[in-house]
Amino acid sequence: MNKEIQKLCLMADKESRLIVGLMSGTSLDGLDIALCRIHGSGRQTRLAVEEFETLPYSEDFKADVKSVFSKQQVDLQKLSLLNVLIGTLHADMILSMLGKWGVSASDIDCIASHGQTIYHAPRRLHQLTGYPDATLQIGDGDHLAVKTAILTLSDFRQKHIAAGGEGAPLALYGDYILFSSEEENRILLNIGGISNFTYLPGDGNASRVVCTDTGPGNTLTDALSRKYFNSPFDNDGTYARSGKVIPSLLNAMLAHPFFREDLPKTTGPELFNLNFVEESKALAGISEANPADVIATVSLLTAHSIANGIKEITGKENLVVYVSGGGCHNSYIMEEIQKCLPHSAIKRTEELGFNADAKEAALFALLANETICGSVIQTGGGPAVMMGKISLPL
Ligand SMILES: Nc1ncnc2c1ncn2[C@@H]1O[C@H](COP(=O)(O)OP(=O)(O)OP(=O)(O)O)[C@@H](O)[C@H]1O
Ligand SMILES: CC(=O)N[C@H]1[C@@H]2OC[C@@H](O2)[C@@H](O)[C@@H]1O[C@H](C)C(=O)O
Repeated sequence: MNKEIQKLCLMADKESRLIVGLMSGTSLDGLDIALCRIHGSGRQTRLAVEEFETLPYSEDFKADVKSVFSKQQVDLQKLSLLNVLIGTLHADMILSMLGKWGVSASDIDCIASHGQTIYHAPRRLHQLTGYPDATLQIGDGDHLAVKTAILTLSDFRQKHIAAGGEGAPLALYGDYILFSSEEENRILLNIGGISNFTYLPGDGNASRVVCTDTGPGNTLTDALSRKYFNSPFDNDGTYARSGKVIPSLLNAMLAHPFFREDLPKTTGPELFNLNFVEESKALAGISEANPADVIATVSLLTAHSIANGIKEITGKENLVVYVSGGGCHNSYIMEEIQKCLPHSAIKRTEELGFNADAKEAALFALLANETICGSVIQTGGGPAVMMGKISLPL
């Protein structure tokens, strides 16, 4: 028998597994690396993040990825090169973090790699008759496995689509397993480049669980901060706070058909980008606008679209909203969400004992653990599937 397959079988029987979860999100800020100790599987899973770090990408690397990211026309050679380059870069980043943490590669059971989303094309976006929902993540798992000598699971989203989903949000599975509660109705909200939430009803009825994207997180404020202030993001919402919301622009943005489509739904920077802002300005009859005012307005779009999505699913229920992702460091957006949801408590996932920045990387470690253990989670929120392709180191 292939020794690596044997190892995989033994891994499934272990009391606990040490898994490196990786997430490189739509913000392209860097690679999130979470070293997770996972006991059990399914509803019995216990996950502890033992180490976590975001390793920033170089400006050259970001520019390279941006040349093919969320664009309909790209240089195919560049795309092919990046598929390998991202795999080997992520492998190097893991090896350097393991060195820093004093953990040997041989102690790691497996790597769970999301890769880099290059294009997300649900039918609602491409609207091409006869074509399916589609999504593309690159940074092939074979390069991670060979370079690190660690068995690797990767490319989680294709199975979700094969089973009838849109390839996202996969947060559903981790949120349901780790954070379901019989004491309160919970929303697990992640504000990354794009925002998404999972609704976990306190009555424990899995068929009522919902997981959906809501629209932009920080992707528009990041793009505007870069364009007008040469800054990678709006630190703590400082630019937004210095501006004045433009109501006609906010209404024009909220009038986009995406916000009227039924939940659950998914989206990406393919829709929410600077063109979207310019088109919305034109619709509102605005030719010139103060950059800080535009940032204040798109920050409110983030808050309103999140709150509208939550209200659509939960009606008048009492809720506790636990926020993760980089957007929880933007107090302007956090305060605006609270204003829209005055009867809900808005907290960070730290109050559940979970590092808000590490949640998505840990999610992929959990998904790999589920696949290895053969556990299939049934909820009303998405297909019941085991995800991830297996790359052997040899
Ligand atoms: N101090 C801060 N103040 C305001 N915003 C911040 C701060 N720190 C991080 N952010 C925001 O968080 C973003 C990164 O968030 P995160 O890493 O969760 O996104 P991502 O995982 O790339 O996106 P997605 O989840 O959509 O794939 C940054 O681009 C920035 O907009
Ligand atoms: C296609 C893709 O990469 N989608 C991301 C993106 O970033 C946030 C939101 O849009 C979410 O749906 C998803 O990531 C998280 C990890 C998810 O699948 O839950």
